[in-house]
Amino acid sequence: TGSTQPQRMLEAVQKNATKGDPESVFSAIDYYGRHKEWAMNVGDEKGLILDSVLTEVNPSIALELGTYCGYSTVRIARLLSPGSKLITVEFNPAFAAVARQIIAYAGVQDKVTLVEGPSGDLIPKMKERFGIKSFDFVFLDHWKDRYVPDTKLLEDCGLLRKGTVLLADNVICPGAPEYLKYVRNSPRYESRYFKSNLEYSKVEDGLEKSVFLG
Ligand SMILES: O=C(NCCc1nnc(-c2ccc3[nH]cnc3c2)[nH]1)c1cc(-c2ccc(F)cc2)cc(O)c1O
Ligand SMILES: [Mg+2]
Repeated sequence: TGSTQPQRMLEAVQKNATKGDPESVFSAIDYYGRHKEWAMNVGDEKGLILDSVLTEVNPSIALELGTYCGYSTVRIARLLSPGSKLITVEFNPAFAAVARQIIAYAGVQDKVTLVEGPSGDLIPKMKERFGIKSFDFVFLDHWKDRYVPDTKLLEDCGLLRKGTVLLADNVICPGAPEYLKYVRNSPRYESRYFKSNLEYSKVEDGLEKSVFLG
């Protein structure tokens, strides 16, 4: 059954993963994305880079732009220390509905706040709505043409601090050329490219890690 891909993905999780076990949840999604139906999750290969950057940063408050079905939400939340929080922004209500169920199935719902709506509207409200001073870590994985405007918005809203780490997915495929130019040419960022592959494929893609210098 499951008429949409996110619904079929949720079914695969409910069928193949163990409730409360985040690792089994994102592994079931990887199996599905690799062997059943390609899906735009950050995936297992780039996921290992995400894991290593997260472990290094150990954020108390993290932001994810682009929840989709919650694959990276679960991947990030499982590595957060007790008391740490992840806010994830999703534009598409159908994606958000599935993501909530996948996040709950993984048992990480207490660490995650999923907010629905356009990132451009939600970012300026983050301080007042969630009592946030600034983010320690931001994962950009939403519409690629929103990476630059939303990064500028995070700066202008004072949501970045000296040392905040931005990690951007898909900087090669589908590509975020303006974003690469922005962070690589700005004196306010120290940027590094982690070469990898597009999820479940041999096409090159990679993650750009950019540290905000204040
Ligand atoms: O479009 C992508 N991801 C974005 C989904 C999303 N999920 N939520 C949003 C959102 C969330 C708040 C927003 N606020 C304003 N726009 C918003 C958009 N956007 C994406 C696409 C590909 C891809 C590669 C090769 C292909 F041949 C086709 C596709 C690979 C990836 O890893 C991706 O992440
Ligand atoms: Mg992506």
